Amino acid sequence: MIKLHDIRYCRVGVSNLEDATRFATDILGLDIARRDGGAVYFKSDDRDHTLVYFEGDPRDHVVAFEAGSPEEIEQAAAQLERAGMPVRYGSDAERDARRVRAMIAFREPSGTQIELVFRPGHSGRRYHGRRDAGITGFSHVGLCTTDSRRDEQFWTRMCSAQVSDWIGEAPLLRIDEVHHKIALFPTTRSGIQHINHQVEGIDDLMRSWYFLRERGVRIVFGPGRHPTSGARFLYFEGPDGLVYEYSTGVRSITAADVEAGYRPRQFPFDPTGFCMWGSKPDIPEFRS
Ligand SMILES: CC(C)c1ccc(C(=O)O)c(O)c1O
Ligand SMILES: [Fe+2]
Repeated sequence: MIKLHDIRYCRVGVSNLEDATRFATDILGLDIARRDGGAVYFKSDDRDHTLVYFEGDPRDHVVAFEAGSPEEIEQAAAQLERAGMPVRYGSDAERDARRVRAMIAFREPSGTQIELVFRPGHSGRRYHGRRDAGITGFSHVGLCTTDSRRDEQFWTRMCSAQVSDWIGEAPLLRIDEVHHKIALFPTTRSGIQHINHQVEGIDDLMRSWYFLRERGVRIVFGPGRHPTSGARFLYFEGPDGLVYEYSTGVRSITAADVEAGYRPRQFPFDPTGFCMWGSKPDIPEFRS
């Protein structure tokens, strides 16, 4: 079993690094941690960085999870190899760039590159965005799946994720007490579908809704409230069509909740399963 601790960072190829960097700082509200080797590293909380843009193929996406020890990384590599999934150990240059002590890379069954890292860097500098979006931290990813049952099995049987809820066939998966850190998103490609940052409150969401609309940013869903996590949300489009989500108030599922009888719930794959306020997603895959 591969024990997944929190997500540490996403790496995302962009077709125009300067335009994408302006989006990340002036629109999304992230802080630049550094520029290094043709990439820009962004902070959104006390992690060294949580998002990296590199000039390259916009379909090239990586999600990195933290492992508990170098031994856990080696055991994970052996387990993946046994399952026929090729694994690559990170080079010195890759580990330096990511500010991690050990790392492996592999592809999950739908094809997105996953990195498992040990001792990722923490920052001694407080995050403050150039724009006050109210961000409290990076939280989860929507990950594309070409076969949600197969991928649910990968994340829950080979890795330590647990299903918190389903919307249609798509599971929302937790790796700690937060309702989900991975939302599987049924589609025909691999990669990240959306990147979620938590914001402090509903006022931040609504301020961003006006802010983004005034600047012509395409809102693709919300403002609304997910019946699954209970979070209020807003989704909008970023560079190369990648979707970004702000949300606030995501519920926790604790060991005590599970002991008290929490079971994953089945929600319909229609607008009522996605939003309890009546907002409808302008996202082709969610049209039922
Ligand atoms: C629309 C997607 C897949 C989705 C659904 C539910 C939640 C939630 O309960 O918070 C999300 O964060 C999502 O991104
Ligand atoms: Fe989400």
